[in-house]
Amino acid sequence: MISRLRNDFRLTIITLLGSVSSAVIGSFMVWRLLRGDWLLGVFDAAVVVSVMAVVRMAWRDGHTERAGAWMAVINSGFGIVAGLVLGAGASGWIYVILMTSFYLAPLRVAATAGGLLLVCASAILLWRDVGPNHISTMVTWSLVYGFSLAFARRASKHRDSLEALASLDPLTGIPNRGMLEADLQQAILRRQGGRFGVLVLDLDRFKAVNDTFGHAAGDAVLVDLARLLREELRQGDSVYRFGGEEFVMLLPVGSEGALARAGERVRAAVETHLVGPGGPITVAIGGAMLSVERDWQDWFARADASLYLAKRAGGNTVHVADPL
Ligand SMILES: Nc1nc2c(ncn2[C@@H]2O[C@H](COP(=O)(O)OP(=O)(O)OP(=O)(O)O)[C@@H](O)[C@H]2O)c(=O)[nH]1
Repeated sequence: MISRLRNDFRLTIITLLGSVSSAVIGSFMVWRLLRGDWLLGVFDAAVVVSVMAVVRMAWRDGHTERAGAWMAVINSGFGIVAGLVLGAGASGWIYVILMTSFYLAPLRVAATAGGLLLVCASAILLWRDVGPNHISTMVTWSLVYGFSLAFARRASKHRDSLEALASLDPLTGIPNRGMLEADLQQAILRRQGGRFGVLVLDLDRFKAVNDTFGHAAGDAVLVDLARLLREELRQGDSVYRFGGEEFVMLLPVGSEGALARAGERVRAAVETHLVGPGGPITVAIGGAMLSVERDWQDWFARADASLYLAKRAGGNTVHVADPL
């Protein structure tokens, strides 16, 4: 439990905010119900039940993004009702909701729910009384909302660039080995929904390009190959740079024959269009359909063994492993 909290910031915020607000609002609920203040007592009970349901959702199915979005929307809704019922007495909670929405929910949901709360709560205050205290509360709400939005935007941009850095190959711009491993494992999990094949591509005699024309010329060939492979992708296909001059394609195909045909199409496209400083460059391709393997390494090893056979046959060849 502690490790889940440590590893998931959103779960921590949902749990902390959910339990603190439930404890505080729950105490008010008991006090109000004992005094016979039914309207506010029932409102407090509704807040506690909804918030605890979201906390449970986050812990049970692990979808903290969905639970966080729900909590931001519910909190904003209750913030508006609290403004209506309690007036300026609700302003402390409105600060908390405006700020925490951006920790809980995806940017667009948080901005919309928070914006709605800001507008409605401000309108309620103005409708009650246009005094200097209320104006100052509205201005400080707007500042908290504006700064939180700006900060969340920047954090989301940083997160996107970090994700790109972690998942894309810097030379060719296509997904890297880490993404490949995750997608292969995902294909193994989803195998009931359809069949998948993998092609491993290795440039022929690439060392000679580097040795004769230099590393920069070799790099340019790798970039051209990545672009060409991207152009060859069909619906549902993916391409990755596994490392060095080895590339991988993951294809939703139904049989060894279909995988071999796809490999042959790619081989022919490379032979026709990939031209290095010393002339045309070719690839050897090994393939394997996903069979009974539970780990991507076992599946990949069969494609790699096929690649070895394609290389031994002199390169510029496709070899697909026989069905298991
Ligand atoms: N320019 C460049 N070269 C790379 C990169 N990564 C690996 N290489 C080169 O790729 C070459 C691979 O050499 P080998 O494994 O002998 O393969 P090969 O020359 O293609 O021989 P075969 O595969 O047997 O046809 C080496 O010269 C590596 O330096 C890279 O990012 N940029």
